[in-house]
Amino acid sequence: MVDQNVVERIEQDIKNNDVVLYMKGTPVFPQCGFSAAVVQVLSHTGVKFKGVNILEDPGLRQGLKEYSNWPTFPQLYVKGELVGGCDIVREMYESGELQTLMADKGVASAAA
Ligand SMILES: N[C@@H](CCC(=O)N[C@@H](CS)C(=O)NCC(=O)O)C(=O)O
Ligand code: FES
Repeated sequence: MVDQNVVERIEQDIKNNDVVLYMKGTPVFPQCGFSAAVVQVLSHTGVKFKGVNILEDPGLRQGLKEYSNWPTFPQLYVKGELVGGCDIVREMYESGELQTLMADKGVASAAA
């Protein structure tokens, strides 16, 4: 069973922020290479994003896996929807799909 308080917290976060990255560590100090890679991709796209450090909250770490049905971190959410983890985000950036997705969803980006 997913903890309802955790679900509420996730839904608030992904509703109030266009781009949310659930990650290990912070955007300034990532604590895993997979999370660092997605931070880097996002900074290349120029979109503003909220980083949430799941290492600080074991309940959130577990709850997110159940909520998203995705077993690992990082997890990137855009406009309330899970896009994927490191592999997917990197591939989508390289093919240009990530930039298209952000543009289609109306997420402002400084760099094209
Ligand atoms: N292939 C994955 C790599 C991410 C990954 O394997 N993450 C692991 C190690 S950081 C993880 O989150 N394990 C579950 C956990 O630590 O709770 C991706 O594309 O995102
Ligand atoms: S923390 Fe070890 S691979 Fe991410």
